[in-house]
Amino acid sequence: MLRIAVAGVAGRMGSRIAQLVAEAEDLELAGVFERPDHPLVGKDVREAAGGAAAGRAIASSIGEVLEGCDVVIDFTSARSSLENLEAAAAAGRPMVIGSTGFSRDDLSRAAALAARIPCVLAPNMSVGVNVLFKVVADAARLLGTDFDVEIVETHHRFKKDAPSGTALKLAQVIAEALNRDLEAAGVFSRHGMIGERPKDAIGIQTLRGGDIVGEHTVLFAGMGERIEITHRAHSRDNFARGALQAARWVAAQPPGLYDMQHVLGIKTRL
Ligand SMILES: NC(=O)C1=CN([C@@H]2O[C@H](COP(=O)(O)OP(=O)(O)OC[C@H]3O[C@@H](n4cnc5c(N)ncnc54)[C@H](O)[C@@H]3O)[C@@H](O)[C@H]2O)C=CC1
Ligand SMILES: O=C(O)C1=N[C@H](C(=O)O)C[C@H](O)C1
Repeated sequence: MLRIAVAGVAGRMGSRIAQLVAEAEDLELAGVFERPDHPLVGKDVREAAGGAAAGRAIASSIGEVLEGCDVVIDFTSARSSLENLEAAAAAGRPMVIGSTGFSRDDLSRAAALAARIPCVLAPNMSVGVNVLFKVVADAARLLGTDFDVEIVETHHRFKKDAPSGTALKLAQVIAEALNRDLEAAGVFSRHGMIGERPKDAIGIQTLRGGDIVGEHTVLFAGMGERIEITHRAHSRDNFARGALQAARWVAAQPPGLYDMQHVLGIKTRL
């Protein structure tokens, strides 16, 4: 049995992950924790994650669960995931991080910490989106500079970061495929007399509303034709199942910073 600790267990992702871990025959829900001021700290996890997970009290820090687990799964926020990664690296425990909103410096810090433990860090753990990363890079290369690239992401009203981590990664893989620098090419908002669209721009636009789980569209617009490629998540289960798959995989890896494409065998090099 692989023993799993779940961070942010009262959250949308953490609660579903805890439930699926508790239901899995090869996994044990070894620990759950929340931020120290969360009202459910000390309560049975059943109050956050339903019946299957019942029987464990929600701890108030990663330090309380590290010793009894083999892998930590963390979908909280960029800041707390980095803090938890520091603790996991010090204790020699592999980690799976699904949080988004990391800065470039945060990612460098994560890579340095992952020199001590294996860590999967990915903005989207669904199979479909990880295939999409490859498909859009191929499409961008084949279509070349005559097609304008625009990315639109749509999420629920509660999402805190923008654009989504997935939209940023889509923009990055397309920028790499087209030999563009995303820092210079990325256009994150438009308003007023903006003039003609720069040829090398990569637009990244954000919509927020209701309970939309997550949608990403990449538009390649040429003169006289266009291609639109859309991924729609129907529920959070694909992300959660991906996190469990990543946990099983990461437990057997040497130290290093991996992403979901490594887990799925889409990418082999670090
Ligand atoms: N990689 C992927 O496939 C996916 C990534 N995400 C990302 O996962 C993150 C969480 O998303 P949601 O579950 O929707 O958010 P949420 O707000 O529902 O849940 C986050 C939980 O983390 C807890 N938390 C905050 N600081 C903490 C700390 N220091 N220690 C322990 N727990 C802490 C919060 O109290 C909250 O319960 C976001 O960054 C989101 O973008 C979301 C869905 C899929
Ligand atoms: O916050 C969310 O909900 C999601 N976040 C991820 C992101 O920022 O890309 C992935 C998914 O689309 C849901």
